[in-house]
Amino acid sequence: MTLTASPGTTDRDTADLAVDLDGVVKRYGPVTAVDGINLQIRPGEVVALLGPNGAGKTTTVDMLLGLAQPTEGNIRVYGRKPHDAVALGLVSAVMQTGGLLKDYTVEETVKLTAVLFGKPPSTVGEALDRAGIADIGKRLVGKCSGGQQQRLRFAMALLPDPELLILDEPTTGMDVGGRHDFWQAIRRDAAGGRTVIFATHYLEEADAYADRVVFVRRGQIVADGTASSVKALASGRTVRATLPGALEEDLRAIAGVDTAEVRGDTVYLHGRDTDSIARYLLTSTPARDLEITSRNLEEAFLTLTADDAGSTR
Ligand SMILES: Nc1ncnc2c1ncn2[C@@H]1O[C@H](COP(=O)(O)OP(=O)(O)OP(=O)(O)O)[C@@H](O)[C@H]1O
Repeated sequence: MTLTASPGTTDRDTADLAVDLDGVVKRYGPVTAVDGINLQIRPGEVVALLGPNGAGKTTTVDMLLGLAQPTEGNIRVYGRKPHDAVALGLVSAVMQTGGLLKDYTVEETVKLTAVLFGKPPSTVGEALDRAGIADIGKRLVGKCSGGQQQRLRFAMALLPDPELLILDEPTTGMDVGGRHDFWQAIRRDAAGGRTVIFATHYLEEADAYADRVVFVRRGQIVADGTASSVKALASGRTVRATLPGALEEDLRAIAGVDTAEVRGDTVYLHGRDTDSIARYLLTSTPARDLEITSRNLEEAFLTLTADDAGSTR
């Protein structure tokens, strides 16, 4: 069974891919950190990598950045080996920590980075603008909040104007407001067509900001699609309706219903094909006030990444 919900990518268009991981395996001695990942990402996609601790997200990111080599399989980033893509400035990363000097201002930090990477001074203002920190250019880095420091790292990563931006758990430790501002800046920038891949533990971030969500468990992809399609695939939907006098055993007998619950006059029917459940209720019973809802991404995540979850791909 496959839970892949994305439209997928055919062999024909692999030459135009931003990222192509083909049968990628990474072993560290007896540990298999990545266990046969196939993943194709098109230019302009914003993709979240989600998975529990130790799932293999950071290892995948490290391989995309050329910091680790696959034991088996092949990786291409804009048609090149990751190391070459990074050297050409096609790829930049925003990592979680490190790399900032507290006694410099925000603007000085970006200027210094531009000089180090041989970028013209004109790139500095644009990077500050795009990262949404032009107004705090004169602030000392040491006085910036965690969220502002992350947007500064984002500005630095933008200097080469990369085609692909990779973020490994970029908002860990930030408060809600900081996370919101950070993602607003990323989304605004991505609207211009930049490809973005981010690893996160925050399910709601994947739900809110990614076009596509890739769930990883034990080094393998267990689901891949839009947040809503993954939610639906992973956990089905629920039809709620008003149906006085209904019995759970009768409801469970309706085609497509996995579980049924009666609370007073309200019934909750859970299943994959909620359209046909709703059709049945409306045509064959006096049910009214129908409502169909998806479970949230957190529940889908728990279902898909549970240790007893079956192999789905
Ligand atoms: N350099 C290494 N040497 C040995 N084992 C490693 C190394 N790097 C990662 N691993 C192991 O590979 C597995 C995947 O780790 P990885 O850091 O990629 O997971 P992750 O999904 O990023 O987890 P987290 O969310 O905790 O960051 C883990 O079992 C980890 O212990």
